Amino acid sequence: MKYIIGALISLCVFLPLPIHTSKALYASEDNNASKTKKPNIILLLADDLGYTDLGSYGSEISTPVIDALASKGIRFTNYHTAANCSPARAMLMTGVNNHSAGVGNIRETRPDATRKMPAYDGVLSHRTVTIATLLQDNGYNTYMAGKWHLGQTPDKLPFNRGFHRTFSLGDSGADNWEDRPYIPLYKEANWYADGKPADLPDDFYSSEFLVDKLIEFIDSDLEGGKPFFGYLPFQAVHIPIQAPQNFIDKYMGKYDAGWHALRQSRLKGAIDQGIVPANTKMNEMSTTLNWESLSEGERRYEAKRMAVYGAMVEAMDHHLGRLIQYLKDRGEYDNTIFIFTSDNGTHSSGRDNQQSGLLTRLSNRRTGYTSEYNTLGLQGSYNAISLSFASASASPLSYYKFYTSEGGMRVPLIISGDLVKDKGRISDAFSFATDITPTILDIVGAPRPSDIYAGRRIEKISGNSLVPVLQNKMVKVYPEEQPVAYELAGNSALFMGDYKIRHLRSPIGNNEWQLFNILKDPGETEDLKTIQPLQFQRMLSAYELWAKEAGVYEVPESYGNHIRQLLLNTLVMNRNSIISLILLMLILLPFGVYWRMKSKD
Ligand SMILES: O=[N+]([O-])c1ccc(OS(=O)(=O)O)cc1
Repeated sequence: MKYIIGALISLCVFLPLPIHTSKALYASEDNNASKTKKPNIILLLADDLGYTDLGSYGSEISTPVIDALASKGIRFTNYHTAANCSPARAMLMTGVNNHSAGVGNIRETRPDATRKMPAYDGVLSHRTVTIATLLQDNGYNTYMAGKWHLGQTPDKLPFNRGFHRTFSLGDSGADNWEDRPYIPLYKEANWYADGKPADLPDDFYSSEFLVDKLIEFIDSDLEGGKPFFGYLPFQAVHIPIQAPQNFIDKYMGKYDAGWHALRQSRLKGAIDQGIVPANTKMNEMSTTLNWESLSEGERRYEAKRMAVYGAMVEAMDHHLGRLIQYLKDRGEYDNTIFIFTSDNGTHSSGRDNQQSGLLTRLSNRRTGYTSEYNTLGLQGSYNAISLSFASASASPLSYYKFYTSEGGMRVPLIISGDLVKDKGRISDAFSFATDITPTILDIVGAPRPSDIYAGRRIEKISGNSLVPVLQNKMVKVYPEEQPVAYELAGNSALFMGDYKIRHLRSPIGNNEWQLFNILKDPGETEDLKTIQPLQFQRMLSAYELWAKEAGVYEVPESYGNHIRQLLLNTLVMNRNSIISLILLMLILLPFGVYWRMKSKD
């Protein structure tokens, strides 16, 4: 009897308590309804933004809005992502490693032999569940405006992957001024509004329009009283690099001293900001040309291409400022957590001396773009920065996008808002793109999904929550021994503790594995492979095990590089190109026959 009375008393005491398996960090101690509302989450994603392209990471580019987020939050200096676009987006959206999420490479550059492999589908697998779906199921309104690039069949569009309202781009990129494709691979720019093909307005400029759209979505539903998740993947600073004239004017003359000078000033800026150690060394980049060897006209041209790049970053920051002001005006700012990052390192397909580049001229002939100096960055102009300036944008890191050197994989990450303790802090904890989804779940107090979600078997989230670091309760996100591996088209990396092994294919790398202490040596200048052979072997074994489990495809020598593969895939995927090729062969045939006959005579 006494046990029954005891059990009844316990029930009376404990029943009124809410049962939290994972308590929302924002649930307030008192019963004030407005304070118990879960926080809004805004995930801001720049495209191809380099490690030191923000003022708060050492840049000369003016980014006061993002820097203000940093001063009210935390800057991660050792955050890594995929070296390429959709693999990074797959990890960000799901917390699952990109191979397990079906995006071992982007669809546009995957080798032919991988087309039927589940790890290389190139679109987001239904074996994953997105953070948007998880938030929707936890009482959030979910909105997205920007580049998706994770699939374009109806079931793969963001509208059917957890977002209530969307304005999304299906392709790898698009023009920033009008409704047109940016490379011959695409017949048109594939924009969708709430899952249906959509047109762009006449006064379109990408950063301005996408911010307006997100504001429109948030504004439409605020009365619903639900918290919201807003995903804003900008087109800035993806190719074609384009910006309004008034922003370009501010950067004219800023890059006249060339890429060597910029690389040095970014290193100094990063050291001054506390982003990298004071004794950080830099590599000589094998793809960086001697600035002095350029003619005056070439230098003038390269400097302007980079000026447009700076302008495009600042324009993004400016329009982001309008979103922040809107949230302040609506009284939502204080209850919003902002996450700002980039999908991968600086883009690197722009060739030096582009003005006279045959490929650019051929491509421009197909697309109707011009790359004239006077109109660079404006409507109708195709612009990209050179490999040499790309290295400077990632400075003091090595190389850029597509490569598993730090310049391809290490980018800014800022998390800002009320829950960050000791604001303005910098963390050098290693962190990875798969950490963003579990961090958001942790912030809102939602559990991680189990291996079956909505009746489907799903891949396990592999990332860790950054919340203990945000709260200044822990300094590391990963235990010393936990490996994090990555591969893209034969360029690979594995991180463990303060160390990284990387494999870079030639001609950028030497086709061999190397070992670096990336905490002390972010520039990857000293290969420790022979000095610490045990550490190296341990990491290499961990990589080999992971690669087997993840279904990594070993690319053959013939893969060449992503640009060659993009051209090949353009020919395969674009029927018009094939017809053009056949026509060209038919035209050349009589000349060939004539030449053969003549050489026989
Ligand atoms: O030059 N390429 O090979 C290339 C250019 C852009 C691009 O877009 S991405 O953002 O999807 O990586 C992909 C490949």
